[in-house]
Amino acid sequence: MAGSLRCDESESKVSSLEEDSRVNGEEKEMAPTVPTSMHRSGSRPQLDLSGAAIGSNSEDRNPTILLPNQSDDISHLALDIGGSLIKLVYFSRREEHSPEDKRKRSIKKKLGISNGNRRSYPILGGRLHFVKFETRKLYECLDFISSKQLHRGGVDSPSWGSGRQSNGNIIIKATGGGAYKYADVFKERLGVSLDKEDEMDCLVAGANFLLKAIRHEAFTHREGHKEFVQIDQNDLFPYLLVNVGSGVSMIKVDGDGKFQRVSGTNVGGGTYWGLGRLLTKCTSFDQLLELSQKGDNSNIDMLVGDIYGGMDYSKIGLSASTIASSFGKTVSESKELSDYRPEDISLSLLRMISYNIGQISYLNALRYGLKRIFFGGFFIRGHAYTMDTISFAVHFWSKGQAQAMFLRHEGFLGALGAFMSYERHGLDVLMAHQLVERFPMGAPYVGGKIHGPPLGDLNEKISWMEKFIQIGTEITAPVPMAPPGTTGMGGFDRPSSRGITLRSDASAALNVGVLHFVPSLEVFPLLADPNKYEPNTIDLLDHSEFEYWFTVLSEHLPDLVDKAVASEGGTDDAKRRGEAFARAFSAHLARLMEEPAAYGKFGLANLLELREECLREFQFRDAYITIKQRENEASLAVLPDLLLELDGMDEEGRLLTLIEGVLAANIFDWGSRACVDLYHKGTIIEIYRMSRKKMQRPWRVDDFDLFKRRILDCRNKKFPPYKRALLFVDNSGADIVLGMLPLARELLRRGIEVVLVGNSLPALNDVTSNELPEIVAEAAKHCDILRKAAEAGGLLFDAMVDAEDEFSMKSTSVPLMVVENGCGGPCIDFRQVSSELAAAAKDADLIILEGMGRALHTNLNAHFKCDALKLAMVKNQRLAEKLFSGNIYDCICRFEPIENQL
Ligand SMILES: CC(C)(COP(=O)(O)O)[C@@H](O)C(=O)NCCC(=O)O
Ligand SMILES: [Mn+2]
Repeated sequence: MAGSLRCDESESKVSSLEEDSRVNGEEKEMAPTVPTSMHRSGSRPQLDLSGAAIGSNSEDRNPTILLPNQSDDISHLALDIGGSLIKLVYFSRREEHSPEDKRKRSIKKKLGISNGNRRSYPILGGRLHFVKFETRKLYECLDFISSKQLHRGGVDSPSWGSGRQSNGNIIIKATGGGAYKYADVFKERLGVSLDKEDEMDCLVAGANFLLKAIRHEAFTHREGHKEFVQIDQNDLFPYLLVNVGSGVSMIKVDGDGKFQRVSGTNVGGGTYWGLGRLLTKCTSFDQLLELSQKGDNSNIDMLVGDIYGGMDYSKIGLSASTIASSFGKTVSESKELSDYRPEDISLSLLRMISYNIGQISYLNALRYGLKRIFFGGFFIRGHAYTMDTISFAVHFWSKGQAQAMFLRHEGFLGALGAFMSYERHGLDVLMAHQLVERFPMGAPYVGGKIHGPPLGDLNEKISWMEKFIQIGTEITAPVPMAPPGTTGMGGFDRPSSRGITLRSDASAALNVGVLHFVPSLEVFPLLADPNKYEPNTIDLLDHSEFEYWFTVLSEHLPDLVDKAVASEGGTDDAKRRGEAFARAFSAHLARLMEEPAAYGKFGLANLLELREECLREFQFRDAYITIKQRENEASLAVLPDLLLELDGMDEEGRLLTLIEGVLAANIFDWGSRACVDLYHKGTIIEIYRMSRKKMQRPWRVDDFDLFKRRILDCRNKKFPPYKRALLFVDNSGADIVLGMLPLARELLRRGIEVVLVGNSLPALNDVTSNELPEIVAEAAKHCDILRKAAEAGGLLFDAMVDAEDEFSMKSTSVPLMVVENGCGGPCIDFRQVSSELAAAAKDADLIILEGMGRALHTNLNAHFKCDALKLAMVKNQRLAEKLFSGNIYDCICRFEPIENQL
């Protein structure tokens, strides 16, 4: 009979594919390479594990794993060698050997998807890494390049235009003064020639790439608050790019490769640093900036109020606190330099220079009619207060008409531009929806000591993390960073506007992750307006929200680790990985708590997916696998009874029972604290029955009658029957078997094609697209409708071998299909879905979104080009109150016919 859901049941052992290792795993750097997926998915990066073998000494606790079919990364490198920092951008690509399984092949055939469109992307898929070194540590940088063989990348790939010249020389694209200064060192140490690219060309190419390809790359910064801005890439040009280095360049950018330096000023970062050093005796730029945090410029600057006896000069709109004259007070008093506080001097100087830059920039924008001004350069480099000051100036001078904007990858503009100058890499044609940013844990590099060679595998990564714990240092994510001069084991400085410690340059750059290029991702074609679409319902930038979810996820962590460790057989190695995962994920949470915008625009969906990615990073392939299997079995055992019961009902009663069934079975959610507590109280079937019994209508949102009419009264012209429904299924067990599959069966019975859309990768107890065919096949044993549809849809493996081709010849309509959604978390962002889902969507006229993750946390407010039914049980009290003024276990049945959506 039914399997019990009690947590204390021992988990059955799941065979562990390998111990603790990863061939192309981790490294000590700002943004390390981490193959985040070990599962076959057409949409996410993956490892080819076929033929995996334990290498060397099998007694070894952490033996090396050999992956003979996993080809090495092919890397391509570009550099920006500045006076204080060397910026590296390198691309790593892994050839995909994963054979397509039967389901994928048959789906592709049926949906008419070919691989042809991918050929236009020479890069295929891979990752872009961003790494920085201090220029004075050039040799560490060279060691890093050498140990990762980054300089050899072009050799295997002549199509990139990099690699060897005809005389056999290896060349690397580089920009910045150091490309000239250190050319000989590169030649001598690495045997490579630096191919110098013009700095300004690179700057513009880098900015154009970022603004076009990365969603929410730009942000405004006012009074310590970051706000990400979505720029329409069709409306990007012209814009003003202000590069604040030692001096300042103002560049009007009209398109790719089309730009003109229209102005500049000699009063820039060098002025601040130079004058500041003379006046304050500071020994570093960062120290000078740090001083300004504690300064009061009214001791130095002459303010309007000083002239007008504390009053505003309101006639011309100047408040008493406006600076009338920078350093103006120092002339009227008989004081020496030593009588002024260095903190005040630094702040006055910073304001003087930032305001001046802001003013000239705004005037130039005005002169050329430019709507947007982006600021970058070493003077900015993520310093909150500097950004605030420039923003203030632009706002002030434009009377609120213009806004200063900054770029998340700002420090890497030059290096990215140099990278873009390689020919035929294909990056320039990639779109925002094909990029996924990941934040794996890494190790200190810039500003810290390098402890041995770059981390080679997961074992090294975990050892490194354990070392942190030993010395009692908190791990910070994604890349722990040390303030210069320490041991390299330090934490982040606090990000702040004024008042708290300033972030060092190195830590400011940590806001960038690794960019994964996934050419097969697409925008969901049924989104009503992709530009207006915002997946997340809850804004985590609201600090009280983040605090709440921080607590929820932190409290869930011990249980998750238990499940994850058990899923890998509970071995010592699994326990060690489990601990490392918990540390890493806690570090992410802490990092985001400190700075909610640290990873860019980050909603609850991202946070929940980050948790799954973090599990994968520590090689937990499917933490809930045992639970999922057990619940599937228990549910399949009672399915025949349910189907019999349904078949005895009239149309109307059946439809209601089916929807009730979906809502009731959505209670099986291992991500909800309240639900997990419930599972101690009974077996899966007992809980399912209890949940069904409690289904009192009207539900909290109850559009059932509307949906019923649309389904049952479809014989008239106004509402022709649906042709194809996409069912975004949620959890394993009762949820899919007793909830969504019977609903699918009803639609099939009505002649509607059904596409079951499952996750590409595991997330909590969600059912994946890989698992669905087997579940359908089991269910089909008890039901003719499902069996016929599944056979025709090629889902019954035994029947499929021959039927597949036969069927595709005879019919263009496929009654039942399974496609993957392209996601690896419990929510769905419709801006990035798998190509097979996008293809299946083209003929769909009904979408059914099921579960809290897909229908409430995300997409509750999403509009589609077709009818949409959103079904979920709210399994969190706070969410129920916030979204529906309701209570935990309330049910949502929201039907949004297209005529109401457009
Ligand atoms: C992770 C989830 C969105 C999964 O819900 P589902 O989509 O399976 O209905 C949900 O379990 C959740 O929001 N959990 C955290 C909140 C809590 O524990 O109450
Ligand atoms: Mn779920």
